[in-house]
Amino acid sequence: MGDSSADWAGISWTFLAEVRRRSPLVQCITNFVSMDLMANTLLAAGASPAMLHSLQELPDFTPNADALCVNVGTLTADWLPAMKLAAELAVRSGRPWVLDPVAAGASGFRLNACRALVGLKPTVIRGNGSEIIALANASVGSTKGVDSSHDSKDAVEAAKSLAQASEAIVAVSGAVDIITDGKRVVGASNGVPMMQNITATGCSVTALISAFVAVDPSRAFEATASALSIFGIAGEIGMEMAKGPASLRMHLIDSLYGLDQAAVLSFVKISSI
Ligand SMILES: Nc1ncnc2c1ncn2[C@@H]1O[C@H](COP(=O)(O)OP(=O)(O)O)[C@@H](O)[C@H]1O
Ligand SMILES: Cc1ncsc1CCOP(=O)(O)O
Ligand SMILES: [Mg+2]
Repeated sequence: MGDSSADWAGISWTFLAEVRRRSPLVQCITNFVSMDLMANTLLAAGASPAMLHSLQELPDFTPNADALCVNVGTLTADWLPAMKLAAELAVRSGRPWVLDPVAAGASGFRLNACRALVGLKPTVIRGNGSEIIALANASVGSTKGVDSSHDSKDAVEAAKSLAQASEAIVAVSGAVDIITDGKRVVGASNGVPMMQNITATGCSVTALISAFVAVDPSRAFEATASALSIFGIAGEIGMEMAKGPASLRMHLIDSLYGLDQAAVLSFVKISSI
């Protein structure tokens, strides 16, 4: 169970304020679809994104990044060695790293790659319901490509068992975002359904989790729940001005950039499950 007495609103604001104050450097090895929105999400939150994935420069660069985000969205065999080396370098340097197992159940190749990455000790794994179920059960199928065919609440047990097996914090996004360390489970219910109609919102919230974990790796559970809630709040405020997915994309980024303490303290919706 989660800690029902936690001051989640205060915790979430502290993480956002720390990201703005320290501007952590977040290395992203990500898919071609998400690079732009992910970098702009990190900048709007006050972090410093770098989309570097060349195997040759990882030994110089990765140990100096404050966090690493690895996303397998447009995976091919030639990208995998860089993802693995970057994860190893992050762990060796005591830096947190976060895995987004996009479409983990879409093929055996992708599932095996994701399982190998899980073995390299990610600090956090964030996926949608179908991705977390596929990873936890090591099963191909029951997915709709990069989109989920499961409600996040269908994946609570899968998330707990994946967290226990991997020793990572596991987050399942959806109408209610589920966050677990294998024992505690909390739900973050911010956000609007139209966020699903913008490609790379999932990838971008995973990058935001990386920035939040960067400023306090010892509180990865709290950082993950806070990042999901804050991104959802930016979506809620953005939706008040949006006419559809394209303008929501713009207003979400503007709202994340402009979020103030009063809005965070009144909008955060995180509670025990
Ligand atoms: N039905 C919903 N209501 C509110 N927010 C949602 C809903 N579905 C997804 N979100 C939010 O959209 C973002 C992307 O989540 P999701 O679509 O599950 O990821 P992915 O794009 O990886 O499948 C997350 O911040 C999540 O909280
Ligand atoms: C459409 C698409 N195809 C391969 S990666 C990708 C982006 C997926 O982004 P998200 O998981 O955030 O929806
Ligand atoms: Mg995704």
